[in-house]
Amino acid sequence: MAKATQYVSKVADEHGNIDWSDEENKIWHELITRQLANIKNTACDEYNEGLAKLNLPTDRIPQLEDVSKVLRETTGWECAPVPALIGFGEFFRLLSERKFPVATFIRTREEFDYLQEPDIFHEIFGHCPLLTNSSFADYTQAYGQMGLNATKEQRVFLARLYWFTVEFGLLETPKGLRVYGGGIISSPTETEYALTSDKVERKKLDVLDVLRTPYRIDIIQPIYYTLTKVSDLDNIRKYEVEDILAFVEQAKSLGLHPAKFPPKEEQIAS
Ligand SMILES: C[C@H](O)[C@H](O)[C@H]1CNc2nc(N)[nH]c(=O)c2N1
Ligand SMILES: N[C@@H](Cc1ccccc1)C(=O)O
Ligand SMILES: [Fe+2]
Repeated sequence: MAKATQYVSKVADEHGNIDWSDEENKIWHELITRQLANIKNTACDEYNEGLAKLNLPTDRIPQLEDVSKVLRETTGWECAPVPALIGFGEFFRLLSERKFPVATFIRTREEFDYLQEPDIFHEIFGHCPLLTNSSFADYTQAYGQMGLNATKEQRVFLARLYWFTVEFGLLETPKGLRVYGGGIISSPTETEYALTSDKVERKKLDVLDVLRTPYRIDIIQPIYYTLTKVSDLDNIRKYEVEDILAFVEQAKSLGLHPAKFPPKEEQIAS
């Protein structure tokens, strides 16, 4: 079962519009103002190019249709409103149809710097800019198709591939470490931590290695995997589904790497 959310998500009207309160719009304003300053030299060039195309409002939460319009024009993606974390089945199906799940609630001030589940700021500010990048967009759809063809058990392994690329991926670029993972970009705390902390491990991405690396969704990450540029994702996308599932079987027989965090069962949406 997906982690029970403590938030009450908003329902979109027939045009997909959501009536956000002044307080919710104010939280968006403060979050985006803060993060726009933070990501200047931390988010990768590909992300910043996408952010410019989206031209997100800073005074209010954008309506999903405003974001979908740009996504459709650039890579054929669109935003799909969802209440919060959704189950694997719906998640993979949406991605395979180039529909990105956008949770329709925003974090409270108490969780301003980091929250344990994806809110609308995470989904739109964190992920949507890179959905205008063709490598990232094609990879994310191929990932959805992989998941549709996987068993429940294989999906648990596949979740790690998403986690260490789309959610928490880093780039070792000629200009230094940069972020492309939406889970880092939407968190003021983790943006700083992922690039500067000497307590984290940063390893070159190897698919089999990633599939064996357990993670928790409710903590700052102890390990990040790196590529050199977003188009490196093409190399993963080029695997056939059966190749990736063969990696999953290999990971299963080799066993998981020891967890780098205190014991708590992995919170994977079912
Ligand atoms: C596969 C991925 O790591 C994760 O488990 C899924 C599950 N459900 C989700 N649901 C939402 N709304 N957003 C997400 O990013 C995810 N991620
Ligand atoms: N931790 C992210 C939100 C997030 C939670 C869980 C999974 C992915 C992203 C933030 O604070 O913005
Ligand atoms: Fe996310």
